[in-house]
Amino acid sequence: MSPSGDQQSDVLEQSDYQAVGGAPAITAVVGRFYELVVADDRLAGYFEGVEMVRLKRHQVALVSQVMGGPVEYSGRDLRAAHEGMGISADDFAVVVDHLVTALTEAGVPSEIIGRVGAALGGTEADIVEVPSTGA
Ligand code: HEM
Repeated sequence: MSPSGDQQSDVLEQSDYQAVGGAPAITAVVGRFYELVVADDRLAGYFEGVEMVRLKRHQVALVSQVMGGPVEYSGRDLRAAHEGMGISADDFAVVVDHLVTALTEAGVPSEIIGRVGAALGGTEADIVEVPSTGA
């Protein structure tokens, strides 16, 4: 097979993880994501006293895994990790919004953002304890 043929199939078959630039890119996105989260008055209180280095490491692993990277999330079960925090559906939507912003700022294609959003958005039932007020 010609080298150019191989290259083309690599492009066609690469994971979302590879497409966005792998570990360095995802680490940067997650760093920006938590910058947005802790700067948000609606959310900052939840993260007081949380060891952010460990949290970022786990979030990088989770995002990498859902993007098809060679990484396995080994943090706590998401329901256990968020239990008792009283996270509302509105808080959850705001957090997902910040992740979408961080991905968008990094130039990640909207199709990939859609897949990441769907995968992580699917964790809502495990994380949210207080239904939306509709406000
Ligand atoms: C897309 C939705 C979310 C995902 C994928 C997610 C994911 C995670 C992950 C992977 C961890 C680390 C668990 C561990 O250390 O073992 C974590 C911890 C945490 N999450 Fe979330 N989370 C989400 C939404 C939220 C929301 C909406 C809030 C609050 C408004 C929140 C607050 C926290 C806090 C405070 C911790 C640290 C817990 C601790 O270390 O004691 N998360 N989350």
